[in-house]
Amino acid sequence: MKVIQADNYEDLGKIAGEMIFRQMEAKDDSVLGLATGETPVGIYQYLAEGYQDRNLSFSKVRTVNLDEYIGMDGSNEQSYRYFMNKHLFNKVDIRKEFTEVPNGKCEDVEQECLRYEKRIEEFGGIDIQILGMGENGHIGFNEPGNEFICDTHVVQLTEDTRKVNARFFDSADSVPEQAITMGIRTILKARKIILAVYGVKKAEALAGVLKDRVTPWLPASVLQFHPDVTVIADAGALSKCTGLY
Ligand SMILES: N[C@@H]1[C@@H](O)[C@H](O)[C@@H](COP(=O)(O)O)O[C@@H]1O
Repeated sequence: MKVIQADNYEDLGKIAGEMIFRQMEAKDDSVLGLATGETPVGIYQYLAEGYQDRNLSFSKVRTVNLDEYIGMDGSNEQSYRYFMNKHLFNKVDIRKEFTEVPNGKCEDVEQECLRYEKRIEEFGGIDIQILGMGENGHIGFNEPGNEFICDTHVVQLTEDTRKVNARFFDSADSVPEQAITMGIRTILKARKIILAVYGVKKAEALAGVLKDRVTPWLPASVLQFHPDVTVIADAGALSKCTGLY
């Protein structure tokens, strides 16, 4: 894995944003894999503010998001669809029908998972996937456990994740208990991956990802098996990784 140290949050957004711009320059109908959470907001801001100056357009770009809470549709402010509209899709010239987020309000979640996998295939696979990482090492909503689940699936969120994500809700109890997430194989099929990690709270998990053996108990460690991963992280997140990169 290639590791780049960002000077600060803004710099992280810029480094990752530049990688996305390079991808769009190489292929105007790129398929971008997108993530939610606080870490990628700076990346989306960089993209939205800079794409026109670069003479780039999102009009042919297709996007697929990693995950969505079950029970939420796009009008719900805590949904990931709402998040994506607010932070990126409403600010660029993308065609909404080219943006995919799992439908958390679907009638049949199993069918939705199958539909999602098929849709990614129809798009021709993901060219570049942005990933954040939970404090427990989750990617998308692939939580620590005793196995890696391959394809898009329904997941029971851990209490830890619900507590951490409670900051976006009125209380921990209002955080949904389940989500739909791309699976580990879905993520690993992306041709390039950016793992964006910010803050000292993620230091322990990031050190594990860079130096320990691959284990489903630290889901992001599986990225060691991917041939083209760039980790972009600040000094806090890298504080336990001295000598590892
Ligand atoms: N499902 C998302 C993840 O995809 C994201 O990586 C994680 C970290 O978010 P943050 O960047 O806010 O720490 O949050 C959520 O749980």
